[in-house]
Formats: sequence, structure tokens, C-alpha cells
Amino acid sequence: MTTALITGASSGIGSVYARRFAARGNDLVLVARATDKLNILATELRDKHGVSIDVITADLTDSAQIEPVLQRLRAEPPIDILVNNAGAALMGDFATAESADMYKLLRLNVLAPTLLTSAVIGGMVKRGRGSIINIASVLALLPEYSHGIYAATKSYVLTLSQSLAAEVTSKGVYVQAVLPAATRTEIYERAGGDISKVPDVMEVDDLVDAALVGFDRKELVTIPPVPDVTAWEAFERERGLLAQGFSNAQPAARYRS
Ligand SMILES: NC(=O)C1=CN([C@@H]2O[C@H](COP(=O)(O)OP(=O)(O)OC[C@H]3O[C@@H](n4cnc5c(N)ncnc54)[C@H](OP(=O)(O)O)[C@@H]3O)[C@@H](O)[C@H]2O)C=CC1
Ligand SMILES: N[C@@H](C=O)C(=O)O
Repeated sequence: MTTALITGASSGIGSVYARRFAARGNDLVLVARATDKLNILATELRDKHGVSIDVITADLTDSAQIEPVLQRLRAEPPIDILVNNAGAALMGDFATAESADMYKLLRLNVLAPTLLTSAVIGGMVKRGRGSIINIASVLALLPEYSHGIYAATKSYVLTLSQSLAAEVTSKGVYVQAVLPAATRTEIYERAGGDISKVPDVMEVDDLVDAALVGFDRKELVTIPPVPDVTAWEAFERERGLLAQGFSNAQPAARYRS
């Protein structure tokens, strides 16, 4: 029996991951702040699928509250799949953002997935197996579309996933970055936005089912809304070409006087 730990399982994308992994027969550890919602989901999924489910209530921005989650990730029975999903948006411009709000977002979207991954990765490498799913965003590739620091937090999640995959894939550990575009969840309203004003919103079940197709195919980067995967492949090819120019002891001729 494998066990998946899912952060932000009380609503939206995380709750659908919980449903899907329970349906696949995985035991679960569900993490979020809303204990009542987690318990309702856990009871439903235990009854429906006969899996074992633990609930950890934690505000992942709080260094004391994240500790039991880190301890569970280091403990036995091992966590086979970590879904770093908990996250939030922050509306508004960088120039007018409150530093306290930015600090909190960085703790949730950047520091928490980093610490959680760090807690679990050693055991996965030792066992030669395990999976880490990181929920980034298409905004990681389109930062100009969004003001403030949200897109930058998601670029971090994508970059961390790529660099971690380069380190651990050969050791049997699978890393996936999922890049959703607009998806119908509570995230907009929670950040003071209005989802009815957002065009082309994907339903959350469709998003997670597509992401799981990418998971089963062991894709490193899964972008559910992109119709033609060759667009992503071309992007990666061009990135490789650009990188060929990085190994130069001299500045390029155009920068020399
Ligand atoms: N919906 C969208 O359009 C997109 C979403 N994403 C990403 O998907 C992920 C999931 O978001 P989504 O499902 O849309 O949004 P929701 O707001 O529906 O879910 C967010 C989840 O994160 C949890 N969470 C929020 N703050 C904290 C905290 N401080 N500590 C612990 N858990 C917390 C919430 O639970 P609780 O309040 O109980 O703590 C909730 O379970 C995020 O990382 C988001 O950036 C990416 C691209 C597009
Ligand atoms: N819509 C954004 C989240 O709120 C995103 O695309 O990441």
C-alpha cells in the first residue's frame, strides 16, 4: 500500500487529488487548516475506498505548525507521494503590496514546498522510489500577465521541480511540475478576486484528471490546457540552444567595445 501526503486537501485541486489517489487505493495524509473539511473528506473517502486516512491540521506559514507535517514526512510508514499543492494568490501590484502579505505568500508558496520536499526526499532517494508533485502555474511561464509576486512564487516551484528532477530522477524518484491555468476553485475569491470575470476557466476535476495522465506518463512538466505538446517541446529545445551560449569565458562580441 502506498501513502500520499497532500497539502491543501481541504478544497479545490488538493481535494480532487485526495479523491483520485484514494480511488487508486492509496492511503492518505491530508493537510490544511480547515480540520472540519479535512475530516468530512477523510470520512467519505475511508467509507468509499477502504483506505486509511490521517488528518494533520496545519497552517503551513507557521514554523511551529509545519513541524508535525515535516515529522510525518520523515517517519514510517514512508510517504510515497508528496503533493505540494497548498497555495494562495495575492492580488494587486508589487508597488502597493503589504510586506506582511508578501512574506506570508512566500512562506506558503515557496518555503513550505521547499521544506516539505526536503523532509521527504532523503528517504525517497534511499528507498530508490517515490514521487513529488508540485503545483505551479502557467504564470511561471507568463509572469507579465500577473502583477505582484504570485507568478514569481510559481516560477520558483517550476525551477525547483526541474532542478530536483535533474538530481533525483536517476535515483528512482519522480518529480512532476503541474502548471494549471485558470481553474474553478476558491483561490480567486480567497484573494479578493471574482472568478466570474476570468475567461476560459477549467473545471477542477478535468484539471486533476489531466495532470494524473501526465503523472502516469512520468512527465516532468504537465500543462493541462496546452493543446499541442510540441509548443512546450520547442520551448525546451530553444532553452537548450540558449544554454549552449552560457559556457563562455568572454562576454559576447556585442558587449565588447
Ligand atoms: N485555481 C487556479 O486557477 C490555479 C491554482 N493554482 C495553484 O493550485 C494550488 C491549489 O489552489 P486551488 O485549489 O486553486 O485553491 P483553493 O483556495 O481552493 O485551495 C487552496 C488550498 O490550500 C490550503 N491553504 C491555503 N493557505 C494555507 C495555509 N496557510 N496553510 C495550509 N494550507 C493552506 C487551503 O486550505 P485551508 O484554507 O483549509 O488551509 C486549500 O486547501 C495552489 O498552489 C495554486 O497556486 C495554479 C494555477 C491556477
Ligand atoms: N489563476 C492563478 C491563480 O490564482 C494562476 O493561474 O495561477
